[in-house]
Amino acid sequence: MTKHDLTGTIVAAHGRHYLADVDGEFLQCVTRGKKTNVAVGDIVHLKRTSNDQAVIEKIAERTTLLYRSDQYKSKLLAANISRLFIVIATEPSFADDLVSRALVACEAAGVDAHLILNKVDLEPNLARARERASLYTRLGYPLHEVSAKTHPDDTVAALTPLLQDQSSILIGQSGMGKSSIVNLLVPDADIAVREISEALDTGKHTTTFTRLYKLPAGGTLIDSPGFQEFGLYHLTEGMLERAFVEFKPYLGGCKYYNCHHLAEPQCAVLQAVADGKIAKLRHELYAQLLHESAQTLY
Ligand SMILES: Nc1nc2c(ncn2[C@@H]2O[C@H](COP(=O)(O)OP(=O)(O)OP(=O)(O)O)[C@@H](O)[C@H]2O)c(=O)[nH]1
Ligand SMILES: [Zn+2]
Repeated sequence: MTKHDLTGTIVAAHGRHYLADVDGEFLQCVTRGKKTNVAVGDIVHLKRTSNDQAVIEKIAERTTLLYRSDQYKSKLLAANISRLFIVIATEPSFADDLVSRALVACEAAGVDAHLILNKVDLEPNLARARERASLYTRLGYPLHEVSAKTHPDDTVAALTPLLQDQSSILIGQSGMGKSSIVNLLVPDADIAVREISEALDTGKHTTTFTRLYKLPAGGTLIDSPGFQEFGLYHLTEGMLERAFVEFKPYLGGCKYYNCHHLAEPQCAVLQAVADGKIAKLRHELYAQLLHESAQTLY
């Protein structure tokens, strides 16, 4: 280590521009060459190149890495997170496809997944939302009901213990109330975003980048911009079947050891779907993900 060597945490990423927090000081960072393999949450070793700039020399080994991909490219979502919260709401209606994809990504990455059902004050839709969310609670994923707008204090009280001592990420489709929740958990989020975007020099693109906040009660929280697609092209067939937690009791019970659980005779997974032990919706997504990851480029 020379006196120029520093260690920091990546707190924001915008294209190939990164911002590292080094003991409370923000440094603008770039990678060497054209590399874009840095994620928010990464611990990096830096070499300072000017007063507020540095080059990323090395990325420390990650405990976890979440990313999404299609056959063309992959996009790193966050590194070193221990827990992911998917925000859903009574309205607008949430997409099961995105919820399950996020859950599968968590299983594959070894990240703990929780659901937050927001806007429980909108009672006409509450029963339906609970019913739909029960698909996930029956699989063992915890669900936390909140109303960020009408019960802000209760929302903070419910979520704070779950965030303490964790490195968390909050994701959700547009309109679910993710920003409302972040603003409750990080009281000075707006100031932090302004500081970060100034330091990153992103101009007007202030809301489109992933950023990491330190929480007042301990722990860190990554806020990632709304997502509409969640490709999991990088997951192999073996990873996929294990990422559907409800398949576990049936794996190994199929007639063929290399069963794809799609149309094979005497498939234990298909039998469980027929018996109502595995939800059809989830098995359909499994088939869809298998199909997607089998797409090859020509
Ligand atoms: N009734 C009700 N409305 C809420 C609640 N939380 C948020 N909202 C409203 O829902 C809308 C969306 O909230 P945001 O926090 O902007 O949602 P977001 O998920 O960050 O959405 P994007 O900014 O589009 O990514 C806003 O009009 C909020 O006022 C809640 O608990 N109850
Ligand atoms: Zn099978």
